[in-house]
Amino acid sequence: MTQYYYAPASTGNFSAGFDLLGAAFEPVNGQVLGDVLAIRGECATTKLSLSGRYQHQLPTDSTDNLILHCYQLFQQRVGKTLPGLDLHLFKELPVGSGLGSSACSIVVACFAFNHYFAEPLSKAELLQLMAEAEGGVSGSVHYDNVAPSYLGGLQLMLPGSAHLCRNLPWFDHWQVVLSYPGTTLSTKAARAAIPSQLPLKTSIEFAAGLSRFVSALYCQDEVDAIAALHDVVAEPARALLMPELPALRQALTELGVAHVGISGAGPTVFALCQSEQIAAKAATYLASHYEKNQDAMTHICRLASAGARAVKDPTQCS
Ligand SMILES: Nc1ncnc2c1ncn2[C@@H]1O[C@H](COP(=O)(O)OP(=O)(O)OP(=O)(O)O)[C@@H](O)[C@H]1O
Ligand SMILES: N[C@@H](CCO)C(=O)O
Repeated sequence: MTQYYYAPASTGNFSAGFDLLGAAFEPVNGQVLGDVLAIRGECATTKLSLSGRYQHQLPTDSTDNLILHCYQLFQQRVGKTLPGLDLHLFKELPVGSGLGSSACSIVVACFAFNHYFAEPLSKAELLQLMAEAEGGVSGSVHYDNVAPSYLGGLQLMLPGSAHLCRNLPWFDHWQVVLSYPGTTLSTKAARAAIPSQLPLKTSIEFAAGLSRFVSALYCQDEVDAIAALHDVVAEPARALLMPELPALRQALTELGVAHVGISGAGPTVFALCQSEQIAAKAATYLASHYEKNQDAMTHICRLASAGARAVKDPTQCS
């Protein structure tokens, strides 16, 4: 019997936490915004077929697909040669979008293999495997897409701690509009734009902003949490890659949006809204001013508190 697995889209950085904060999101209208992997059964040689809105953005040769790469990594990590699998990927996240597309495929694949083979890897081992696979694509290991896509929620990375990451509090009424213009930005290229060293002043501003945001979440101080959302690391360095951001921010702020930031490495932007009404206005604005082609999309989302999981049907994941 076919088994289906799903992992949600994610927004890395969430402005205040370059490489250290990431959130999983799902559309409030129940649409699927993430990848679904089907394991259709076992066969002599592992094979992968593709469908989904964004399958045309994937490498045409499926041996270059991260799903198959992850199966090799998974077998190496468990130390066994496993049976061939008949796999099908429903690719519903655009590639190079800032929505954690490669991370989403990596997460759904690693989660599915571990579940299918009766969990030979622990949660922490699986998360490390996912991060290493993501590092192979983006040029350096960062957990801020794989952790939320795997575990759900808003995750704070804890480098050096055995915990790896922790789920943070959130504000239940917050909605986030994600708008992808339909154009691509390579994560590797967007990471190359970030300076390798930060001045002391910027380092202190970064630490202050992230600490202020996290403490405001724990105290449920909404005003302070929103005020802390400043990206002092990635946004200044990526300004040339995201030239429309200042005008979008101004217009959306006038509509009542609490904060506008770059989702991951861009070009998707996220608009943090304190009510459904403002989110609806922001989505209408972004759909007409930021979408550029047929691949573009804009979704009103809530935090996806659950991450990767087995699902009954590839069209019903929320
Ligand atoms: N299943 C897959 N999903 C996404 N990308 C894949 C997949 N298989 C192979 N790739 C390749 O991995 C690379 C992903 O590039 P990149 O890291 O820039 O995108 P991304 O992870 O989608 O970005 P973002 O995290 O900003 O959404 C592309 O070269 C793409 O062709
Ligand atoms: N933290 C990563 C996320 C990539 O989606 C970056 O900004 O490069």
